[in-house]
Amino acid sequence: MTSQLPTAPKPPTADQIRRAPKVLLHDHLDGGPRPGTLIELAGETGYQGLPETEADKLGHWFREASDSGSLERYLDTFTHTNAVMQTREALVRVAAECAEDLAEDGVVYAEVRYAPELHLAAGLGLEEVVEAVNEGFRLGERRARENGHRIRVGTLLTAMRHAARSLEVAQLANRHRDSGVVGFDIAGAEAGHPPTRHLDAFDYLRHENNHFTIHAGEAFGLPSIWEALQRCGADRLGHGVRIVDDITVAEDGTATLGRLASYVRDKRVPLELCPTSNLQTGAAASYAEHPVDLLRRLRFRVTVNTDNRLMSGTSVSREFERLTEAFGYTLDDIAWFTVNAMKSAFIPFNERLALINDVIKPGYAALKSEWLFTETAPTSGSVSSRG
Ligand SMILES: O=c1[nH]cnc2c1ncn2[C@H]1C[C@H](O)[C@@H](CO)O1
Ligand SMILES: [Zn+2]
Repeated sequence: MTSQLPTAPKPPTADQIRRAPKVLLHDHLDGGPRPGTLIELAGETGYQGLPETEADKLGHWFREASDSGSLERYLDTFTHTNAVMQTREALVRVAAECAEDLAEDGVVYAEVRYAPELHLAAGLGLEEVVEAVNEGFRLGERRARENGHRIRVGTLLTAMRHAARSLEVAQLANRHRDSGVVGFDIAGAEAGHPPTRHLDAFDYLRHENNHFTIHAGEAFGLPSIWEALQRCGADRLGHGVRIVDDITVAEDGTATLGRLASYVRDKRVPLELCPTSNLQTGAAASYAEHPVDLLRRLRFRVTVNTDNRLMSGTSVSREFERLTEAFGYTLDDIAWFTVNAMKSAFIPFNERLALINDVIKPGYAALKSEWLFTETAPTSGSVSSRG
């Protein structure tokens, strides 16, 4: 009887990556509308400011305009998406399409964030904004199901760090915690806007046993991460990529962690990494140089996210494709990132566990066993293992 040695797991194809169940924790609703939808909504609402009037060109414009290497200029592009997301109908539509697009990309669980305070310009109140977005997500989940996809979407309410509505938004998130809002976040330009300005919001949420993440360690380094964790009590770090500033790698590959990096790893603080977004805002120079792989090898609680699908022309699958090209990741690696993300979600523990055991693990097992059933599968007498 012949017996082959186990072969190295193969890199997954783009199609396998898309069909693999994935979890997304960091995605902005106003960073992901379809370009065609923006054009139609601009027509309906009379917004004249869109820089292009054809969908392909508009998508391209967003990617180019977001490539400047500066977070501040990157954030300027949101003026256009938020300009047309001011009515109930527009919010329902954008949220529904978001759920459908994520489901089509193989995402089974997502936490999508948005800042209610940015959607009040045409007269909606904060409550109405949340109700419209919730309605849109429920509609999108239903449509996805009709198309054979299963997805569950929770939202995070974001407060803008340069503004002064964080306590109000935190209270809003708490009121809606049993109707689709699973947590809170602060976003916006990091430099000059420390999260400690919003301590009352974080204290309130901790008092209520609620959950929050903070954009930190993206444009600004370790002090921002330290504040988010030790002064504010964040459950997760939005980006957090600059934690590598506290890690030294010697020539022989030995890594030494400083106190903060050790704390982040020891406490299993989830890092919501967003590789393409980091390339655009200057936090990393290329995929191959992105800290995601060092952090993965050091077994930080790393997750892979999109941040803004429109500005980055990306999807969760595309992020994994780029990382697979750069680091040779296998389906086992993608499953590891996915389980990390599911463990770090803000929904109850029993639901996270059920998604891991009943959806994610069986999904990867099914993908990994597909080679057994192809026409060219080896017959008896050879033993091989594939990824
Ligand atoms: O990566 C980001 N860093 C900081 N702020 C961001 C990022 N992506 C989006 N935002 C801002 C712009 C949006 O209007 C706001 C709410 O989604 O959050
Ligand atoms: Zn973000």
